[in-house]
Amino acid sequence: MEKSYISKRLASFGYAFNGIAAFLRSEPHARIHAVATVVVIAAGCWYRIATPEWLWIILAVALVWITEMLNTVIEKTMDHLSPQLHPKVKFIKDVAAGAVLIAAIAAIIIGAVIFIPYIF
Ligand SMILES: Nc1ncnc2c1ncn2[C@@H]1O[C@H](COP(=O)(O)OP(=O)(O)OP(=O)(O)O)[C@@H](O)[C@H]1O
Repeated sequence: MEKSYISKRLASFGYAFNGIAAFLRSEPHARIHAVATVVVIAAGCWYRIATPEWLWIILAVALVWITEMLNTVIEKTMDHLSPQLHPKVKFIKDVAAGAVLIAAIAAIIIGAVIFIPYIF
């Protein structure tokens, strides 16, 4: 009983990692985020940013990945359920894209506030 619970949880982790891998394989945006994430982590190491600054960077990076992944899920769901043009689909997709834009703007501001003092 206990073992089967643990193996089910491990399988769920596997599905989640599969989801991240599928997202990276299928979405060009995901690869851009991956490169940006590596660059930000490299810059953080290079400038030896402080622990609270790392926490803000982790939050900003996670926010962008999460919103982009949920936006992709919403886009794919709508394309599957309603492939034809519909004003409600446009509303749903545009609101989801707006969420990504808000996350990206917040991440840029956080990155600028942290790195500009180190750079200059
Ligand atoms: N089925 C649909 N019905 C109505 N409007 C749609 C539909 N599919 C997409 N649109 C709208 O058309 C515009 C472009 O959609 P598209 O999916 O190409 O956006 P995109 O963000 O450029 O896509 P991607 O993330 O794949 O690059 C958006 O305003 C979107 O809301």
